Amino acid sequence: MLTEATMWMRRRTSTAADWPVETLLAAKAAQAVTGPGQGRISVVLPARNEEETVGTIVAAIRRELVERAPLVDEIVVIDSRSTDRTAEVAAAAGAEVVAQDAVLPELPRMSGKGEALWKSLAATTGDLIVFVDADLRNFSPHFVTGLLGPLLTDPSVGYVKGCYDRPLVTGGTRVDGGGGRVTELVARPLINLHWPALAGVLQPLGGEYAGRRSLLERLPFVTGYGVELGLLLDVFADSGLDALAQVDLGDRVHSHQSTEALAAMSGQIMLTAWSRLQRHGRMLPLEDPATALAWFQRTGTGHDVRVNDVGVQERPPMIEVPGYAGTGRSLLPER
Ligand SMILES: O=c1ccn([C@@H]2O[C@H](COP(=O)(O)OP(=O)(O)O[C@H]3O[C@H](CO)[C@@H](O)[C@H](O)[C@H]3O)[C@@H](O)[C@H]2O)c(=O)[nH]1
Ligand SMILES: O=C(O)[C@H](O)COP(=O)(O)O
Repeated sequence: MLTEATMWMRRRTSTAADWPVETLLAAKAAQAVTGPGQGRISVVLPARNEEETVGTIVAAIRRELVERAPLVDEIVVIDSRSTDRTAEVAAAAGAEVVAQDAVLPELPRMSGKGEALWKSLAATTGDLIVFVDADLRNFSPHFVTGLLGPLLTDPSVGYVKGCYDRPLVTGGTRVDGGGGRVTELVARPLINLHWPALAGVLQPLGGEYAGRRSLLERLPFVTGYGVELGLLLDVFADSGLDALAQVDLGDRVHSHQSTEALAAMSGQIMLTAWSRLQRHGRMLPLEDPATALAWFQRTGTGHDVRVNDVGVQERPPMIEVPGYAGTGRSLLPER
């Protein structure tokens, strides 16, 4: 049976090979340039302690998509309170590096990947923004060109998610299909349960996606790891299924987090889903959800308990921030 989700998948899924850079350059040149960013394209890498990988990714984008083909207008690394050499390595490879806390410093401090991405709206100038995780181990420029394809060629598309095969790579051993554990065990079952129309989005949590500033600036951002699920559900509620497209980017290899860290991520994902069910009028809660995640560890005499707060915080739509004038330049104090 053809469901809404499978019909969307057939209509709105392409592969990176469908979008050669020459096609994108021509589409970029042919755009009616009306946005405040004058058709510019920004690539953003949120990075917390990614000195091992960030330089290779930035250098490849710079070489292939700035110097060889003038597709990307700026590469911005948001340094998310790294304690290693992420900022130096990224700058040496040719990125503009912006410290997360240097953007809108007058606001109360918040943490997490979503905070880095929200701040990036205030630190970039493009009308199209491509997000790429800085921990990818097999990055290639087709990640960026693939995500830009539908946005540059179809004005009805506002948001593009990457999809890929995700191996689990540990200690030199590769298990095909073993990666994306939170995606497969938490996020996709939740989406199938409550938002079946989105069941064809194969990597709802994937960190490689792109959107129009005119859409992103109207959406709230969850500050932690719920940011991808929050954006997906909010784009769907705001603009409908057909504003979404996905592009097959092949294979994605990244650094894996511990089971304990993924449990905290899962808690944030579930709380984000809960918040959208409530906000979008899909549920009437009788009480607030609990945000404490308990961990037990064996000791000599019994068990120790540790508690993580996995509650999610949010930033408002960037367009509501005083001083924001449609691009980030007006807000960034110094670069
Ligand atoms: O406080 C933070 C935490 C992470 N990051 C960066 O965000 C990216 C992804 O973070 P990571 O910790 O590697 O997440 P994953 O374990 O890979 O989690 C997956 O699932 C998350 C939940 O949806 C998504 O946010 C990720 O993009 C996706 O890869 C990396 O470049 C990090 O350096 C920050 O900038 N600030
Ligand atoms: O996206 C996910 O599901 C999490 O980041 C976990 O990914 P992993 O199983 O590949 O570490």
